[in-house]
Amino acid sequence: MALKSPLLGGAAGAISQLGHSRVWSNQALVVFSDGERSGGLPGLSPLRAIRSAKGESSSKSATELQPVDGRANVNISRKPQKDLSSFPKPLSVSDLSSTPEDGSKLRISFKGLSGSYSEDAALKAYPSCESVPCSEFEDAFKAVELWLADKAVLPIESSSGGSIHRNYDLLLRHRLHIVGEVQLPVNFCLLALPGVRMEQLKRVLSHPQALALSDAVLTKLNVARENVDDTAGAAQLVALNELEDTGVIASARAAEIYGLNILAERFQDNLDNITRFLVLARDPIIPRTDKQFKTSIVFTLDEGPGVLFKALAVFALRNINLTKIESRPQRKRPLRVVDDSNTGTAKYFDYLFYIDFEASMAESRAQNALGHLQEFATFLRVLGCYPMDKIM
Ligand SMILES: O=C(O)C(=O)Cc1ccccc1
Repeated sequence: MALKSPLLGGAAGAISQLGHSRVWSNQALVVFSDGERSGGLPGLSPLRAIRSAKGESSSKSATELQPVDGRANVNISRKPQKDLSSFPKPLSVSDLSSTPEDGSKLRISFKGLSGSYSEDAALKAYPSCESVPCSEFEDAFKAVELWLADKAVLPIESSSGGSIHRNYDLLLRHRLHIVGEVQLPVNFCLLALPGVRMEQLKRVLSHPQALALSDAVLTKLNVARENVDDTAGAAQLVALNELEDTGVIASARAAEIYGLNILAERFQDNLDNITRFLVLARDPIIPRTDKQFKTSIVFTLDEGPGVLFKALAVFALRNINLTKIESRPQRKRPLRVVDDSNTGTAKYFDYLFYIDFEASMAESRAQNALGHLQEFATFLRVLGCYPMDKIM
C-alpha cells in the first residue's frame, strides 16, 4: 500500500512536497452552475474550465456558419446549435454551498500520519476527502493558510483527558475560523508485529494521551511506556524497525496500514471516552438557525472582584447554555502589575478565557450576549459558529 508522507516542518517543505500537483495562485476561479468549480479547487483542471467558459466544446463556432450577404450569418430566429446547459450560467445560492456532503473535493490537513485518530475524525466529517498528513499542528494550520489544504482537523479536548492546551493557543495565534466539530468515540487498540503475543511485550509506544487513558491496563501488563508524537507514527516505527518486544496503542486502521496485528480492542480504561476535534477553514460559515449551532469565543477581562461572574451572566441572563470554559495564560502578557498603595506592587496572572456556547450567531440572544460582553471585555474574538456534532 502506498503511504503518504506528512508535510514537513513549515511552508517550504509543504510546498515542495505538494508542488507537483497544483499551482494555486494566478488562476481565476470559474464557478459553473452545476456546482463545479475550477482554478484553485480540486476536481476540474484549469484547462477544462477555460474551454467550458468559452463554450469551445460546441460543434461549430459562429464564424463557421454559411454567410448570406458577406457577413457572418447570425440568425436570431435560428435554433441554438447546442443546448443552453453547456454555457456558463450566473451563480445561484446552491452553487455557494461549495462541496458535496462527502467532501470528495476537499483536502484536509491534520497532525500525524495516515491511520491517526485525527484522520479518522477528518473521514467522519468528510468521508471522501483527501487527507494531508502534517508533522506538527502548526503545519496543519499553515497548510490551510497557504491554500495547500481546504480545511484542518485538530483534537481540542477529550472527555477523560481534558483540553489539548497547545491547540487553544494556536487557535488564537492563527486567523482560521472554526467551521465544524467532530465528536469521535476513540477505540484504542493494542497492536504488535504479526506472531507477537501480549506476554512478550516489554514496552508500549503511543501518543501521551493514549498512554494516559490506558494507564490501568498498562500497569497490569507491567510494560514500560514511551511517548511518540502520534499513534500512527508509533505503529509505523514498530513496523519499520520490526520491534518484536514493543506494542503500540493506535487505531484499527493503523494496524491495517502498517501491517500490525490487533491484540486487543477498546484497550482504554474508560470505554466512554470521546475526543472532540475542530474543523478549521480560511473563511467562516454563515450561521443558521435551522439546526443546532455552537459558537466559540475568546476574551480577556480587567482585574477585579466578580468580573468573570459578570461575563458568564451575559449568557445565563439569556438562557444560553455553556458547553465549555477554558482559561489560558496570556503568552504576550502573562503578568498584570497593579499598584497597591499598602503592600507595594501586586502582580496577577493574566488569562484568556475560551467559551463555547449553544446558540447560533444568527440568533438575537447570541448577538445581544456578545454585545453585552463587549461592554466590559478588554478583548473579544469570535473563533467560529458551526453546527453541533452529535455523538453516535
Ligand atoms: O495521535 C493520534 O492519532 C491523534 O490523532 C491524536 C490523538 C491521540 C489520542 C486520542 C485522540 C487523538
